[in-house]
Amino acid sequence: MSMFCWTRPLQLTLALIKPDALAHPIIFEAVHKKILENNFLIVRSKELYWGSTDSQKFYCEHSGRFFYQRLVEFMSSGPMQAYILAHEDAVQLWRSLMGPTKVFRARLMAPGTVRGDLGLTDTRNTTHGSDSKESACREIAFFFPEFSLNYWYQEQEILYRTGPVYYDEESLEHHLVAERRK
Ligand SMILES: Nc1nc2c(ncn2[C@@H]2O[C@H](COP(=O)(O)OP(=O)(O)OP(=O)(O)O)[C@@H](O)[C@H]2O)c(=O)[nH]1
Ligand SMILES: Nc1ncnc2c1ncn2[C@@H]1O[C@H](COP(=O)(O)OP(=O)(O)O)[C@@H](O)[C@H]1O
Ligand SMILES: [Mg+2]
Repeated sequence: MSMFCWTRPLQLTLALIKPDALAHPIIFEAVHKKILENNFLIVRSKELYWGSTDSQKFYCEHSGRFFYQRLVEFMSSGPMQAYILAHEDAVQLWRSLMGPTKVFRARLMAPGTVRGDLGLTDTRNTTHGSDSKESACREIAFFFPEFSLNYWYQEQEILYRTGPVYYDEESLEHHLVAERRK
């Protein structure tokens, strides 16, 4: 059972472990461990595959950029792990743990970050994280259409914040002790 001492309301963000990492279980485990070590609560976790249409839709803001085609192909090249993560500063903390977008810069300027340590190239940079609260709402709905943000913030946030919660190795998620299947 995990006890956290949160002093402020929890914020949600959408995180991905990209196909380059899932192709190597050791890398996937290293990133997943980093999420747990930094006291994120894993509210949802699932493995999924994208088709190129999903990729194009999600990254439409980058269409026309020189790397767009390789990004679309890469992101639909294999399984990914998608998470809804909760923390007091979920968006900003996950962004800082990931490091700069471009791996070559991350290696030089941000060793110890996920992308600096584990990224392969600027496109194959191991992880994604929402870049704002607004992006997090949009991206959570994209990956978890059944998840109700309003319901979670109104009814569940206080329960996850005050706990107790436990980490379920099978689902790779944190659950409320009170809701543990009898
Ligand atoms: N501005 C600009 N940068 C480019 C272009 N092509 C590649 N780069 C950058 O040059 C670096 C290496 O690019 P590439 O060698 O094409 O990428 P890669 O190493 O094959 O890896 P991927 O990005 O996964 O394809 C990366 O930082 C890219 O962002 C381009 O046409 N314009
Ligand atoms: N200069 C680049 N060269 C190659 N791939 C890039 C480049 N810039 C961005 N990408 C790819 O597009 C994804 C989305 O870009 P962006 O939203 O700017 O970064 P971030 O993922 O850090 O929010 C990046 O994670 C990376 O996979
Ligand atoms: Mg982005």
